[in-house]
Amino acid sequence: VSATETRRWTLNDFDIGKPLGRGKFGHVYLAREKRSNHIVALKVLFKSQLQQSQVEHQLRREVEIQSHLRHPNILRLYGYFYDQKRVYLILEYAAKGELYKELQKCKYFSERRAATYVASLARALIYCHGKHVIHRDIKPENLLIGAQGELKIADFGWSVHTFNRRRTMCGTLDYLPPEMVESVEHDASVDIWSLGVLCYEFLYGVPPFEAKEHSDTYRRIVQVDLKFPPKPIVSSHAKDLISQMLVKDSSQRLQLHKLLEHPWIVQNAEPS
Ligand SMILES: COc1ccc(C(=O)Nc2ccccc2)cc1NC(=O)CCSc1ncnc(N)c1Br
Repeated sequence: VSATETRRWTLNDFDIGKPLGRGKFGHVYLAREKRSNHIVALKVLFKSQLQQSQVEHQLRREVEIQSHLRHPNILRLYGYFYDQKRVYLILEYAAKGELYKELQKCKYFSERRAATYVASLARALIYCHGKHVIHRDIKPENLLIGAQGELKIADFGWSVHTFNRRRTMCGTLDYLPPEMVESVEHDASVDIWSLGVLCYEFLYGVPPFEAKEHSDTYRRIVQVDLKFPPKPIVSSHAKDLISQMLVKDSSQRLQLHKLLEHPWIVQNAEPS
């Protein structure tokens, strides 16, 4: 039976292969479930580290959320098991690896590729919001590419989890919307903001509010200091869409289902 069956897994059920993700994901290995020959990604988390950063309950909640999510653009979490010192997550393997590496290699994407990615992420987010799950941590580092070139949201950050990681791991703040930077109430529209930041980065190769110092990034975000460089040349439809998503007042941001009807998406995204 495939890895999706809910049974008690142990390490002996898997042949472990090469390391996959970089350190930031924790240790992730290619693995094959012996009975089904199913290829998976096995993520190893140290209980000591989880305890240190008090994220055990978040991990449990995440596993719970994941077990109800099924979408082609959301990486599956098939199951988990643990031993004395470690927790193991059995994950879907994304055959074409990490999106951010692809973005670094290409510098920026074509409008067709960017629109196709943005449309698939919008559909995944619409699906999640329909299940009252918000806050997919959709920066490039958490996106993977499946065997058919499709995007997969690969990490289930949610506010505290994501925030801790950003604060403690001093990762990028670029993706935080004003309401999070100003730590006020936020809702599903945070995902629309982040998708707008992602769309900009797909087309220009850098996030819109990037700055040397965190304090400058903060300021640029809360002021929505959005500028479109002259190069690379980007269509006005694309700029229009981004401008409708990166709006300070979260109630005024373009709704996700409206995004799918935007001319730039309609004219550039590959049909799903
Ligand atoms: C559904 O995907 C996840 C779900 C949950 C968590 C997670 O750690 N949650 C978590 C950990 C600690 C505390 C609270 C939550 C992580 C992932 N995903 C990942 O870590 C991605 C691993 S890298 C990779 N994976 C597949 N194919 C590849 N080619 C690569 Br490279």
